Amino acid sequence: MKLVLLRHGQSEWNKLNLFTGWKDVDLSEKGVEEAKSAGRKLKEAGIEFDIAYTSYLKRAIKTLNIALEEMDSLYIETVKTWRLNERHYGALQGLNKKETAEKYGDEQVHIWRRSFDIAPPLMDKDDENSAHRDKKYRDFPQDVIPDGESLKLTLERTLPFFMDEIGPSLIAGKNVLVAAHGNSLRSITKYIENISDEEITSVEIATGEPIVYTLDENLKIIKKEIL
Ligand SMILES: CC(=O)Oc1ccccc1S(=O)(=O)Nc1cc2c(c(O)c1O)C(=O)c1ccccc1C2=O
Repeated sequence: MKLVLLRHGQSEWNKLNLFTGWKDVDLSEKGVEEAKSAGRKLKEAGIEFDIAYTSYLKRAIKTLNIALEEMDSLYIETVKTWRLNERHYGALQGLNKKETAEKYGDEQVHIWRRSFDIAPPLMDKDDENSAHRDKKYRDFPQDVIPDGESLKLTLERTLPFFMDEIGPSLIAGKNVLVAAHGNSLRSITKYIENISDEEITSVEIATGEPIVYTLDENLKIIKKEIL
């Protein structure tokens, strides 16, 4: 069966090089085009999906819907989960490179860039952008919803969803499409390709380029191709 990973196209804040995290920004024009192009590639590859998974963030949801529309597959079951959200960048959300370096110093930024288990400064729970004040997450236990995540924490809250939901769908023989974000897709990639904690920080998943895994019943890779 097929597992296809698709990182959402460029967002309005990617264009400005701002830390985005859980900020629910829209796709840019370019991002919409990337999603259409990904959908066309998947259609040409002739993959028929049985189920799709995405995050609670519109840049991933719209990427999925645009791609499914290109494949004339908008009818398939789609599951949305916060566990596929991008890494939460805490108080860095909305900052650009200059502001980050000014506020925290180049040295600190340098440490953060390569860290696996260091979280950014946390966002205040009463910040207007806090997930605790966002209706999307109102039904979740408030101690589960993050205010800032290390890469390790992101991987640790995404992987259980893969184990409990996506894996069983694959083992049931379904073709699965996951439209999500750089760090949440790293979690799946890390598991499927058995990548170490050190190496995963340098794995970059390109936007809008479907990664197609053909897996056996033990979720072992038979073939991997990037469309
Ligand atoms: C390419 C680029 O301009 O990245 C930005 C964007 C916004 C702020 C800082 C930068 S940067 O040039 O310092 N590079 C840059 C900076 C950072 C990161 C990163 O992956 C990165 O590429 C992180 O993962 C990261 C993770 C957690 C806290 C801080 C950072 C961080 O400060």
